Amino acid sequence: MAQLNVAIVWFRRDLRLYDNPALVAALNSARTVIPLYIWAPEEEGQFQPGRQTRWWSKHSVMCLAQSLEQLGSRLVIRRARESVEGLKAFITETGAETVFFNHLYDSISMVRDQQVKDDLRSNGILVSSFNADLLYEPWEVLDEQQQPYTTFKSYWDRCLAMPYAPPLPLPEPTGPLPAVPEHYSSMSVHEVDWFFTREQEASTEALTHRWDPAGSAAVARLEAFLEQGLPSFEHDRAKTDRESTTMLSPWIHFGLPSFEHDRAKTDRESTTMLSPWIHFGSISVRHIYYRVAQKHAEWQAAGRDKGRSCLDFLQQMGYREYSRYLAFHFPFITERSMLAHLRAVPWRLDQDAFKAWRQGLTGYPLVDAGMRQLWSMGWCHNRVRVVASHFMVKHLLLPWQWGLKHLWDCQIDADLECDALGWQYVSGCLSDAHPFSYMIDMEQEWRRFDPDGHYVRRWLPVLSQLPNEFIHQPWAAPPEVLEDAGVELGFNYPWPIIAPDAAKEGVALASAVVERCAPSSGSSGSSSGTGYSLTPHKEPYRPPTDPSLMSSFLAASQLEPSSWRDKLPPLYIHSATGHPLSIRHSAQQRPMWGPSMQQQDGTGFDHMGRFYGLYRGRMGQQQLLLGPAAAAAAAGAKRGLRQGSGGSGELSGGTFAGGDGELSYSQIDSESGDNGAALMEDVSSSAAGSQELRWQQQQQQQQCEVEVEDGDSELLPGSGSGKRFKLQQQLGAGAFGVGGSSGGGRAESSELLVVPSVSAGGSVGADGLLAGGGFGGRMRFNAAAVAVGDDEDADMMDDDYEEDEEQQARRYYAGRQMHGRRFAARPAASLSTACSHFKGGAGAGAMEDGAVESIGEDDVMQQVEQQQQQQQQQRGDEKLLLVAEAARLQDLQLEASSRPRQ
Ligand SMILES: Cc1cc2nc3c(=O)[nH]c(=O)nc-3n(C[C@H](O)[C@H](O)[C@H](O)COP(=O)(O)OP(=O)(O)OC[C@H]3O[C@@H](n4cnc5c(N)ncnc54)[C@H](O)[C@@H]3O)c2cc1C
Repeated sequence: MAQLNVAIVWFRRDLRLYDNPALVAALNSARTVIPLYIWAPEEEGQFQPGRQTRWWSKHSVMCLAQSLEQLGSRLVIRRARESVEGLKAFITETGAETVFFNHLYDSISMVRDQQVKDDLRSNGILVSSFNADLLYEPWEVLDEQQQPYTTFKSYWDRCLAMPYAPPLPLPEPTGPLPAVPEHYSSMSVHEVDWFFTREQEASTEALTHRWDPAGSAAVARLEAFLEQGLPSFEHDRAKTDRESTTMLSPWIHFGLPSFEHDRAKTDRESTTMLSPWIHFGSISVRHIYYRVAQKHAEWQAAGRDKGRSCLDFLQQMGYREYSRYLAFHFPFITERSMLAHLRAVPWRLDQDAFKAWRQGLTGYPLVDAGMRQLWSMGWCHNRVRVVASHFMVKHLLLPWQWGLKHLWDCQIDADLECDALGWQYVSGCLSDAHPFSYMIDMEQEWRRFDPDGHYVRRWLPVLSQLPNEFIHQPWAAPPEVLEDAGVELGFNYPWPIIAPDAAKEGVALASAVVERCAPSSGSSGSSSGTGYSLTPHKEPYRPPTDPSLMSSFLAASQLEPSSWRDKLPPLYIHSATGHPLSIRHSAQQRPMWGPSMQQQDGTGFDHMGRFYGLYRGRMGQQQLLLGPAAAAAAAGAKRGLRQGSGGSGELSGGTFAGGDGELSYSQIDSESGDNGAALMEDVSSSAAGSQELRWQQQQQQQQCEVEVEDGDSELLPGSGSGKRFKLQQQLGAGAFGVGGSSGGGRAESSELLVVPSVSAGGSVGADGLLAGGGFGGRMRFNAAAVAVGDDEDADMMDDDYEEDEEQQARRYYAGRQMHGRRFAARPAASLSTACSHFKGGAGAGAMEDGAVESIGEDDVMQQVEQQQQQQQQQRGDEKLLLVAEAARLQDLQLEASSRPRQ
C-alpha cells in the first residue's frame, strides 16, 4: 500500500485514466498523487507539433483535466522550455519523492526520458516508467540471435506467436482520487500558448466540427466500427499459410480468402479513423485489441467467421507497433533511410514542385484531392497517403524527408514513428519495401480506390462536373467535355505537373544512381527480404546535420549532383501551346545534405537548407522559414511575422522575397489574408536590398505591363503583393489559393480586380482549399464558387456536403461574375457570413469594403448568361495572351534563376 507521501504522474501521450499503468502505480505508492502535464513543444526540435496537432493537444488535455476533476483530482499544467526543467521545478515545489510516466519511443523522447531518469535518480528521486502504448515492448520481440527483426512480416509473425498475451488493459481507477492541494498552481488549459499565434488558433476552429478529441468519442467510434466496419475489413490476400494458433490471436481462425477490400475505398469511412486518439493515448491500443478479440468471439459463437477481417485490422495496428519497434531499434529512421544505399537517391530539390504537391496542384486528381483533404481535416485514408507520398517521392523525385516533415506539420494524427515508417516504405528504404525503381500505376489506383470519382469530386469541386471517365484524367477529356464541365486546364485546374513517361524516366535514372551505391549487385532493396544486412545501419544515432554522411555517399557513387541533374528529363509537361512550362531545377544555393551552419544568435541552416532560429527565439517565429532566403527570413522573424507565415506568408515571404527560399512547411497555414499581406509587405521592404528582390521587382514591372494590356492597371495597388499574385496567375504556376489571400489582405481597401477572388482565396486557404483557392487566370471563378452564397453554400465544407447541379451551376456562373468587379452574389452581408464560415474573415471584409457589388439573387442567372457570352468570345484570345505571357515570364524566370545569387 501507499508508503510515500507525494508522487507525480507525468502525462504525455497517454491522456487517459484507464489502462494507464503509471497512474495505477502512483496511486499504489503514494498518499498524494499529482497528475502533471508539461507543455514544452520547443524541446521537440524540428518536430514540434504542427497546427492541427496543437489543436488536438489542447483539447485532449482539456478532456483529461475534466476526467480527473470528476474523480476529485486535478491536472496541474505547466509551461516549460524543457520538460526536465519543468519536472525538476515541480518536484522541488511539491517535495515529491517519486515520478511515474509511460514510455514513448521516438528518438527525441527516448533521449529526454533517459535524461530525466538519470537526472532525477541522481537526486534521490524514484523514477518508474511503463508500457501503456504497445502490445509488446520493442525489446520483447527479437529473433533467435536476440537481434531486432527488420521486416514487418517476420516481426509481426513473431508477435502473433509470442508465448504470452499482451497485457490486459487496466481498469480506470474507481472512487475518488487523492485531492491535489490547492497551493500547487496550474495554468488553465486556455492560458497555455498552444498555438504560435491567435490567428493560427482561429484557423483551427473548423476542426471542432470534425473531431471530438474526448476519449469517450474514440470508444464510441471504435464500437461503431466493430459493428459496421470490421466485418468487411478484409484484405485482398489469397490463402494464408499462417494457420497456427497463436498467443496474440488464439481466437482467430484463418481461411477467409476474400477480395472484398472494402476498407480500401477512399470515398467512405471504411477504417476506424482512430489514429489521432491513438496517438495521444486517449484510447488504449490494448483496449482496441481486446475489444476486437471479444467481438470475434461473439461472431464465432453466432457462427460467423470474421477471422480474416479481424486479423487484417490487427495488422494495421501491427504497423503502428512496428513503427515504434523500428524507432526504438533504429532511432534515425525519421532522418535517414534504413537501407544505406537509398541515402544516395539523387533527389530533385525543386521547391516549386514541392509547393504544388503540398497545395494539391499537381494535376493528378487523386493526389490533389488527398492533399486537400489532408490539409482541410488533417487526415486522409492510408491508401491516399500512400498514393500522394509515392507521387512526391517517385514522380517528383523529391526527398521523402520533406514529405515527412510536411505531413508532420499538417496531419492531425501526426505521429513521428508512423510517419517515418510510411515514408520509408514508399521510398523503398526498408528491406521489405518495393525497390526504389518500383512505381505504382496511378490509373490502377484510381480505378481501384475511387472508381466513380466520388472522392475526387468531394475534395476537388472544380472537377465535379466531369464525367466519371475523365474525373481522374481531365487532360484526356475532349475540349467540349472540359468546356461543359467548366474545367479549364492550366487555369482553374493545372495540367499534370509531370507526364507519366517523364516520371518513369526520372525514376529509372535515379534508380541507376542508387544501384551503384547498393552493397551488392541486385535490386535496390528487395521484397524477398534476402537483401542487405542491416548491421551497418545500427549505428548510434547521429544528428542529421553530419555533413560527412551525404558526401561519403556521393563519393561512393562517384557522381556529382550536377551530373545527374542535367540528365533528368524536364519536370513539367507542356502547356496548351506546347511551351515547356518549366524545365528549371531549383537553383538551390545549398545542397540538401550540405553541412549545417549555425550563427551566433542561434539561427542557421539545417542539413536540408532550412533556415531555423525558432528554438532559441520566441516560439515559432522562424521555425518554418526555408532555405537561402536568409534576409527575408531574418527580417520576417525580427518583425514577429510568424503570424503571417501561413498560406499567404509562404508565398510572399518565400517566393516573393527570397526566390527559392520559401516558407516550406507552413504553407497554407490558414492565416488570414491580412497577415499574409503583412508578411508580404514587411518582407519585401526589409529584403529590398537583395538581388533576388530586385529581380522580383523587375518581374513586377513586367507584370504591370500585363495589367495595362488587360486594361486593369489602374486598379492595382502600389505594393507588390497584388502584382505578384497576378504574376503567378499569369504564369499558371498554380501556386496560390493562399497566395491569393495575401493579395486579398493587401488589396482590402482598393478596387483591385483580383480582390474578390483573392479574398475568397483567403477564405478558402483558411479552411482547406475547398474550391481550389484558385489557380491561374480563372482564380476568380474558383474563389467565387466559395464566396458566393449563404450558409447553405458554406456548408459545402462539411463532410456530408453534396450539391446538386443547379447549385453548382449557380456557384459556377455567379463566380464568373467576379470578373471586373461585378460580383454577382447575395448581399454582402451574406457573403461575409459565408466567408467567415470558412474562417476567411479578412477576405470577406475585403470584399465588402472594396469591390463587391451586391446584387439580388434573381439577377444572377441573367447576368451570368450575358457575361458568359462575352467571356466565351474573349476566352480564346485571353488564353493565348496568358499563355504567351506565361512563356515569356518563364523565360525571364529561367534566366534569372541561372544568375548567381548572393
Ligand atoms: C506517408 C505516410 C505517412 C503516415 N503518417 C502517419 C502518421 O503521422 N500518423 C499515423 O497515425 N499514421 C500515419 N500513417 C499510417 C496510416 O496512413 C494511418 O495510420 C491511417 O490512415 C489512420 O487511419 P485509421 O485510424 O482509420 O486507420 P485504421 O486502418 O483504422 O487502423 C487502425 C490504427 O492502426 C494504425 N495504423 C493503420 N495503418 C497504419 C500504417 N500503415 N502505419 C502505421 N500505423 C498504422 C493507426 O494507429 C490506426 O489508427 C502514414 C502513412 C503513410 C503512407
